[in-house]
Amino acid sequence: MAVVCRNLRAFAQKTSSLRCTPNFLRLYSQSKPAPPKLVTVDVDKAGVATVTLDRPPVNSLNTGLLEELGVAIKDLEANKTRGIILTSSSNSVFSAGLDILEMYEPKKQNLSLFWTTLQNTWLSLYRTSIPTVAAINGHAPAGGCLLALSCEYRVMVGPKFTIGLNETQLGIVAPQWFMICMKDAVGRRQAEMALTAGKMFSTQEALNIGLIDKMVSNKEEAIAEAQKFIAQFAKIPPLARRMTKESIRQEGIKYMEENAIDDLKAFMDLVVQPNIQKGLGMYLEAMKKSK
Ligand SMILES: CC/C=C\CC/C=C/CC(=O)SCCNC(=O)CCNC(=O)[C@H](O)C(C)(C)COP(=O)(O)OP(=O)(O)OC[C@H]1O[C@@H](n2cnc3c(N)ncnc32)[C@H](O)[C@@H]1OP(=O)(O)O
Repeated sequence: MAVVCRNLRAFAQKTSSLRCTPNFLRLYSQSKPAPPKLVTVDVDKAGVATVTLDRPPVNSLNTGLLEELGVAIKDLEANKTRGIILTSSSNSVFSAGLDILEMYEPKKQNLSLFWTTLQNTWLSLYRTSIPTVAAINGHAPAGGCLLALSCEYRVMVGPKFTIGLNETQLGIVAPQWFMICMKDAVGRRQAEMALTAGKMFSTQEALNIGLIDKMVSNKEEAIAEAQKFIAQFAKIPPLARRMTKESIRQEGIKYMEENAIDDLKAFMDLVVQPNIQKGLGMYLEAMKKSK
């Protein structure tokens, strides 16, 4: 604010009739257009919310998007929404995972905020009492796969898209809580094979190992299947459902509650390693060249 005020004062001095008064500041802030929303929420008549990731071109998860997603989940909880369907505004990418630009040549403070926001938003999604479904209408590598794994049910548009935790292919290690999510879905053996190889699965392969629950041919079908999954809970007493979900997800919830600070420190220490920075830089370069 001090910098804005200093700049405005300089501007006001140049234009003689303007002064950096509260009224002037109010007018200035009102004239600035609101930044575009990165997550949109649409609640249907049945009380089911479609939460759409909307950060073109690939919904890479930066601090802003993660923050908005976290707030959306909290708001939906407060409004007693009947279900959450998580999807993407893109026709080909559900989410490209963590925004590599948040991790490449970062400022320490920004990096810490980025990871803490990811931890908090993940925990909100993973443990919410609201039934959650990922309608995966495009590629879902790494953090994109994590978001889908955090939901209770996964419907994916196929056959041409891919999903998986590909971190080892980038020379990085998926944090323990990413691994817990993968184990939750496919079991320890399949998770070990998938994670060590950093395998990206075709939709059919993902269906075969239980990484997704259903394959459909377009987004509309994915949403319809998600609605069907959520509708079944109308007959289940909500308290019993909530306690069961909380209990069955105890390993991941407890892990984050007890290890958030250590996990942040491990991430911060790892990311700034010169070899990791070099790898991330090369990966960004390779993505540009592959166009
Ligand atoms: C050191 C860290 C330690 C621990 C953390 C561990 C956790 C990591 C989890 C992660 O999520 S890491 C991120 C992993 N993500 C990926 O490997 C996905 C990379 N992206 C892709 O494979 C493809 O982009 C796509 C299949 C998702 C989509 O392909 P396509 O539609 O052909 O788009 P482009 O590849 O042309 O990309 C368009 C544009 O977006 C940029 N971009 C893509 N992904 C990311 C990303 N994750 N972060 C930042 N930017 C990304 C890409 O460079 C292009 O940018 P331009 O400026 O060239 O337009």
